Amino acid sequence: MQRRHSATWNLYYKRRRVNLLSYIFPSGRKFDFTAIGRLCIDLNANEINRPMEETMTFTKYVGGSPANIAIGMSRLGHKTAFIGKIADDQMGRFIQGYLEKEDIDTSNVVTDKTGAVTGLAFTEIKSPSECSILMYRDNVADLKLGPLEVNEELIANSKALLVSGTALAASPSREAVLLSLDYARKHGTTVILDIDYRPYTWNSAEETAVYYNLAAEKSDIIIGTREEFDSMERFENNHDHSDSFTASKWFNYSAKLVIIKHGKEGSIAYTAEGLEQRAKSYPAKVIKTFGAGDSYAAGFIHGLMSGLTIEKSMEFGSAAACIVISSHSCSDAMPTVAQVEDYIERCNRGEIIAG
Ligand SMILES: Nc1ncnc2c1ncn2[C@@H]1O[C@H](COP(=O)(O)OP(=O)(O)O)[C@@H](O)[C@H]1O
Ligand SMILES: O=C(O)C[C@@H](O)[C@H](O)C(=O)COP(=O)(O)O
Repeated sequence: MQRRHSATWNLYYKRRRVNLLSYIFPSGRKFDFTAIGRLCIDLNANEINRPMEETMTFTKYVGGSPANIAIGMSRLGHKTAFIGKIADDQMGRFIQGYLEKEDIDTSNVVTDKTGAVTGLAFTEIKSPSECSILMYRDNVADLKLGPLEVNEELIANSKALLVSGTALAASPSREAVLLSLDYARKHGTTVILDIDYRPYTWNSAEETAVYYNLAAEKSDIIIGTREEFDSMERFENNHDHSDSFTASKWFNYSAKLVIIKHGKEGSIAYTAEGLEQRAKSYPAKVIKTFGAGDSYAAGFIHGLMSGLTIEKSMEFGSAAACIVISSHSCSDAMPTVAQVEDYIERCNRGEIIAG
């Protein structure tokens, strides 16, 4: 299979001729980061350490993995925009208002006119390590985003486009995402695929694997948990669930960087040039585990965009994840640079003990 790298990448590589220790994004763009995918509501259990059946009250937050990541990126100081669709109701307006308050450009956030509703995620916090999510995803507005509603100019004006894999689960959002990938490639915008596998909206394991593979082929950076990569490997023979096997496939396409997350065990990055980098997780006083992946992604991408090495970017992502899992919400708890740096320093001084 032939290797295809973007013009920006080839130029960078020719200039620097260094081991791939960092990643470069196109310069001179209005936006650092644009995300495409769902804008939803999280309803996080107030009474923690009990099952959903016994939970009586919840707190409302903006949610949806790509929304959380976009909020994280904006808090970390990046000029951020969002491409998505919201319901024409109070929840939709709450989401739009929150994004605007967080300084996220919503010019490509479209309001549905078909009576679709806002997706809800009720979270159950049985214990710090036993968390689950009950999703209400019937007739949701986010999956109604159509290809003609995606603004090519916004993608052309962004350094990076983050695609949430869940947006591939149904049409017309699936076509909107595939088109956004084509726009990104056309304009040399770095594509980051967060696999973000949520089984609820998919019809079958085969459908999931086919569409994830299609998107991953066009992505420069692919991020997912071991289990999420497993869901893409339905037609492969990776019986040992080998991370290096997983990563190596994507270097035959567009990928330069593949990150495989292993929860508390940390994460591992592979580069097209053969670098393998492991990152341990930091200690945390965990309230709930969801939100770890989204904050890790924001922290990691921030690191790359700030010129940190892959190793340092992973550390930054891991510390950002700790801050979010030690908090009640995901979006609202996304940290600033100062908060992450302070967390790393406190860990290094031994002031934070896991619990
Ligand atoms: N219990 C934990 N303690 C400390 N860090 C954690 C914990 N769980 C996750 N993390 C951090 O968050 C990152 C992403 O978490 P992970 O659970 O793999 O992703 P996701 O939330 O997408 O399933 C990990 O690589 C790790 O750095
Ligand atoms: O993605 C959703 O729709 C729900 C999220 O807002 C939720 O808080 C969550 O599950 C976070 O996901 P994670 O970071 O992959 O743990």
